Order: sequence, then structure tokens, then C-alpha cells
Amino acid sequence: MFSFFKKKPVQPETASTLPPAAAPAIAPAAAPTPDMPLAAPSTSGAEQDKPNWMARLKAGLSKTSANLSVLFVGAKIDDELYDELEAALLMADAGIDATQFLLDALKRKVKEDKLLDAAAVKAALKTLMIELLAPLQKPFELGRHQPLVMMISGVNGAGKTTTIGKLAKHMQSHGQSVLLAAGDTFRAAAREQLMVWGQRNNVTVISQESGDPAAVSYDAVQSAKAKGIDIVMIDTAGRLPTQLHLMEELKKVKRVLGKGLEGAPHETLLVIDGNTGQNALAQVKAFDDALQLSGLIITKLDGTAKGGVIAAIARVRPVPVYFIGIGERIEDLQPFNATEFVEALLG
Ligand SMILES: Nc1nc2c(ncn2[C@@H]2O[C@H](COP(=O)(O)OP(=O)(O)OP(=O)(O)O)[C@@H](O)[C@H]2O)c(=O)[nH]1
Repeated sequence: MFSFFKKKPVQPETASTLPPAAAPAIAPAAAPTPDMPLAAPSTSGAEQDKPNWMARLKAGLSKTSANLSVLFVGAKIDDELYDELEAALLMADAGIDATQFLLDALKRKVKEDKLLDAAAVKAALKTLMIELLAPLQKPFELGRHQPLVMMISGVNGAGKTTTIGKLAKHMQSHGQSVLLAAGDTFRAAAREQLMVWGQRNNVTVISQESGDPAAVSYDAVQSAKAKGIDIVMIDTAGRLPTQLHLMEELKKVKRVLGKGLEGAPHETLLVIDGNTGQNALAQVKAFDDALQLSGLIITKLDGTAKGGVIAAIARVRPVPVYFIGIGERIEDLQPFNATEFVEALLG
């Protein structure tokens, strides 16, 4: 049974479906303009989207799966097949470690279970991949804290702001009230994008024209506490892990959030662009070292040939993957499910 979020069962119902009211700390909202939507409106529910999602996931991953799925068609179980599998996994950006791990495990299984035909070997590979990716699967639980504070970081253009927009819509449809903090104090356009979107979608956005992203984040949490808001999402400016002063700034945001509310941020998330393959893995390592990530969101898995990077993440730095994105629409962001992912990859 598919569900977008998990709700904490014992939690009393605190969610408000009312749009949050304006507060003094809120910057004046810009007039809605048709440009730069964070996420297109959706009319369909998550449950209805499920069959669609599988088809789209499959289509999205088709470039990654192209070399993998054809391998087994009428193949003989010999060294040539293993060599081709190795090349296909490396080309999918699974990385040396995960590729070797899967190959060794597969060869062992073929021997132990005396597998003789290609279909059985493919099924064995599927099982091994699901086992490898399963530890990354973790439901996102709502209602654990009031407010639940999420800090969202990533390199420029990874899809942070768009993802925040999609998540906010999903959360609202689960009865959660949401407040956003425009922690990107560098780019006025980024701030405005969030403000416009917030106004259009009845989501309060805390913003400051310039200054300290930590201060904006702190204000956002205080405002959410005062108003009984369920979820605070802190958008941060894109940065490269090599920009050490900017990484220090992120650490400060995290520290200051903890001062504003004990235990915050409850989720320290990194958004990575699935198209960037092994580079995304390097980002996971660097941001995790700096911030101790609690989760990942992998965007742009549509049309990429590098979707195998998720196997590399599982082997090298297994930070949970809460959501994956395969397009611009709200329903194109869904919880990561290891079985679904492997099914879409290997068919
Ligand atoms: N195809 C595709 N595009 C996506 C996906 N997620 C986000 N995008 C697009 O990626 C682009 C960058 O997204 P943003 O949300 O602005 O990225 P950002 O990380 O906030 O960027 P900065 O503010 O510059 O750091 C936008 O054009 C999004 O529509 C996805 O899953 N698939």
C-alpha cells in the first residue's frame, strides 16, 4: 500500500489545514506572476498516481536501464555476460565499489543456486540490488515534532527550491500547515520565486532582503512556534562543497536552528541532481561530513543514464533517500522505494 508520508500514530492531531496567517516578520508578498512556478498544480491523489508513477519511473530510468536490461536477453551465463554487466553498471555510474560488490554476490549466487538460464540470473541480480538499496528506503514521518524543522541544502540548480514547493504541496494535502524560510539571502530572484509561490499556495514565507541566512532561519522557527505551524522548511542558497566559507555558513544555520528549538533541525536534507552521477556521490560525502545529513532527495532521475549512482550511495555513504524526482510536476516527486526502483531499472 502506497503512502507519501508516514504519520506518527500516537501523536495527537495538531495539524492545521488553515492557511497560516500573516506575521510581522513576513516580508511583503510579491504579486503573483506566471513565471517560475515551483511546481505545477496537481489534481490527482497519490494513490491514483501510483500506476502512472511506475510507468513514468520506468520511462525516466530508461537511459540508465538501457544497457542493463538487454544484457540478459538470450544470454549465456559466462564471463562475457559478467564483463558486459560490469560495463553496464559502471556506465550507469554505480561506481567501482557497488559494481564489484554486485558482481561478486551474483557470481556466488549463480554458483550456489546452480542457476543456468539468463532469466534466473536476472532475477537474482534484481534481488541483490533490492537488498543493496533497501537500507536507503525510509518513510518520511510527519507529526514527530511541532514544528518539524527541515533544513534543505545542495549545490546550485540541484532542484532545492522546486522540491520544497512540491513537498509543501504534498504536505498540505496531508493536512499539514507549512512555513518556508527563504534562506537564500544572496539571490533576490530566488527569494522572490519562493515568495510568489508562497502567496499563490497559501504558504507563509519568511524572508529578509539581505543578511544572515541563519537569522532568517531562526525567525522562521520562532514564527512557526508562535503560530502552531506543523512544518518549517529552510531553503538555503546553492553552494559547492569546495566553497568552505559557504559550508561554514550552513553549519551556522544548523547550529542556530538548534538554539531556536531544541533538536532542530529534525531533518538535514541534501538535494542532489541524479544527472550528475558520481559527482552527486562526492556531494553526499562532503555535505554529510559537514552537516551529518539525515536524508537525501534525488532529483532529475528522468532522462539520466546515471541513475546507478544510488547503488554507489548505498555502498559508500548510505544516507536514507526520502524522495526521488522524475520531472517538474508535483506528482513527479515520490518516496523512494527500493523494489520499485529496481523493478523500473531491470523490468
Ligand atoms: N527534469 C527535471 N527537472 C527538475 C526536477 N527537479 C527540479 N527540476 C528543475 O531543475 C531546475 C533547478 O531547480 P531549482 O529548484 O531552481 O534548483 P535550486 O537547487 O533551488 O537552484 P539554486 O537556487 O540556483 O541553488 C528547475 O528548472 C527545475 O524545474 C526533476 O526531477 N526533473
